[in-house]
Amino acid sequence: MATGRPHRPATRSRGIPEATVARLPLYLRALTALSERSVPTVSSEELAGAAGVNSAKLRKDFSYLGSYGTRGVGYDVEYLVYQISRELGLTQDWPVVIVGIGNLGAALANYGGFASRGFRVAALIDADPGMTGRPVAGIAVQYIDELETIIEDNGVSIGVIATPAGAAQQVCDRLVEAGVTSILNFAPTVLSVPEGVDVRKVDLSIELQILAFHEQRKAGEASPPAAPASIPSGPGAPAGAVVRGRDDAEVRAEARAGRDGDPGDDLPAVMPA
Ligand SMILES: NC(=O)c1ccc[n+]([C@@H]2O[C@H](COP(=O)([O-])OP(=O)(O)OC[C@H]3O[C@@H](n4cnc5c(N)ncnc54)[C@H](O)[C@@H]3O)[C@@H](O)[C@H]2O)c1
Repeated sequence: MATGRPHRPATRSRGIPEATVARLPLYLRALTALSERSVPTVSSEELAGAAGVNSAKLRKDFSYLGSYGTRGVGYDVEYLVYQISRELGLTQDWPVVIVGIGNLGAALANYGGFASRGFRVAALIDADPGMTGRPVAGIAVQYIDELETIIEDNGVSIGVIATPAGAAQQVCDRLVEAGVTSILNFAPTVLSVPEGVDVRKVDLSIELQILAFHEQRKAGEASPPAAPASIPSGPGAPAGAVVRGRDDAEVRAEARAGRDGDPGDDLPAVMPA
């Protein structure tokens, strides 16, 4: 059984902060689009705009990669694609298993974008015997009993959990026990893992809550609607919860900080669990 994960420092090996690591895929996506258009170089301002990050933060992030660009020319697009891909470990092929092949698991399996980003769906696993052998995205679903063998045979280190919340911890424990050291969790539950195992949690409802907060602010602060009793607020509220009852200056200051201060540190859809 897995034990609780102790506190981990906010920097990774080679001293690259986690917040920088979290922005590298944004740069890579923007750079890949430039590369596909055969754009040879890009300025920090242009790239920052395309990635939705402020340019000073981008320059700081790239300094961790040892990439400083050339004054008046900018950054070499192809070289940056290579540098970031290498830093993210995408220059090698990562076999991934998806556990729980329902609506979400099947949609993930059918997503064509993983392969071009260095991920190969090695196996699809489900606990419903009726699913066994059924092809999803051209891959036959395998029964959960095979999980350990599949992981070992394919050298899998990354697992995706798309089961109901009640099954997620048990699935997680089996994945970890079998040798998986990185987990992407879509189930709405907090997973407990031993030290050395990384968990990222995807929660689209948190993103929607954040958008609801911005919508409310855009609608004007004059007469905000009353908070429904079911939405928690105040200091103990979860990230993304709508917080009401503060004075206008405080809300505006926060809005400015969100726009100008540190846009790249907005809570991402994928977050550490
Ligand atoms: N994070 C998000 O933004 C987001 C969005 C949608 C759904 N979800 C979550 O993703 C999960 C899947 O949603 P869905 O709509 O695909 O559900 P679903 O019911 O369609 O599919 C769940 C699948 O998991 C399988 N399963 C159940 N227990 C299992 C176990 N122990 N081992 C292996 N497989 C098992 C079931 O047989 C089923 O095929 C749910 O937890 C849901 O809340 C998250």
